[in-house]
Amino acid sequence: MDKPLFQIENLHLSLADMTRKPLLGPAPRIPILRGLSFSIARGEVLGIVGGSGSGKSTLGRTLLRLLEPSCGTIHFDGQDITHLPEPALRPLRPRMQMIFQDPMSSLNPRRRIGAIIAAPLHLHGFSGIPARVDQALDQVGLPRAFRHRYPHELSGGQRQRIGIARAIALNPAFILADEIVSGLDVSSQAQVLNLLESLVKDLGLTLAFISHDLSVIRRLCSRIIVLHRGEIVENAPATQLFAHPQADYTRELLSAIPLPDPDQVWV
Ligand SMILES: Nc1ncnc2c1ncn2[C@@H]1O[C@H](COP(=O)(O)OP(=O)(O)OP(=O)(O)O)[C@@H](O)[C@H]1O
Repeated sequence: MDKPLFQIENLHLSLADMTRKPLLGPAPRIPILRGLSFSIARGEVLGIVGGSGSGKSTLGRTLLRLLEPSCGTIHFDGQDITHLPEPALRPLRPRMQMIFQDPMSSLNPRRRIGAIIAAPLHLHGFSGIPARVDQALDQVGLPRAFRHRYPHELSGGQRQRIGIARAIALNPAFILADEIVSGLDVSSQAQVLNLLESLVKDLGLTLAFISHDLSVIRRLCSRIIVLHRGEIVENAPATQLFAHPQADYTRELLSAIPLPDPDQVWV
């Protein structure tokens, strides 16, 4: 069997407590992630779920090495990236991409869509950029003429597609999607999720999908990890987790969120 794309062992991360007044001396460090071990298989769609403040976004940012772990290891595609300095991470950056929660704030309002999608391609020294931009727009189902538009001329769902186009134009192996459909209405949510699902299949992507919304996670993810106070309390195939949740906290999450019949919602 293929080695997993990500292998995480005993991952710890603490951050300085910014609420503490500087006069009181150096800020103490607060543990945010506490001993996480899991892997992400190639082609897998992993759901990361948990309540507010459970550490989902911090975990995502640590996987992408936007944050450096305090302890433990992260292997990406067989390479130990736990403490790689930025210059050594740079060639890996196009391969691990992120789609943000709020497309309006992650898209530069003063630049046209074509320039927005092209910017990371320039940064990473890609060639054939105009063709790549067109291809990315095709892949997310938007007209090529959109390259001349500005973000404010697009709907929320279309802006989220631009965020996806910008990520896939770099031909990544891995995409982290952090609460990317939270701000969208139900029908735009369904369209974006359908798009992601087909991109995962067509492009052989591996996806980690962070959400507090279990109905969204259920629709998309094959496996789910449940975070609570920076620890993994459950890691199970999606069908198993919904049918037989093992951890009390998972049961709490399941009972707190009304779960509509996905077959009825996502037609
Ligand atoms: N830069 C930081 N400095 C100190 N503490 C932080 C920092 N960033 C996050 N935290 C704390 O870490 C914890 C986890 O935050 P994180 O944003 O990862 O949670 P989350 O599960 O994504 O929450 P939400 O669903 O509300 O976005 C929270 O208690 C948060 O206050």
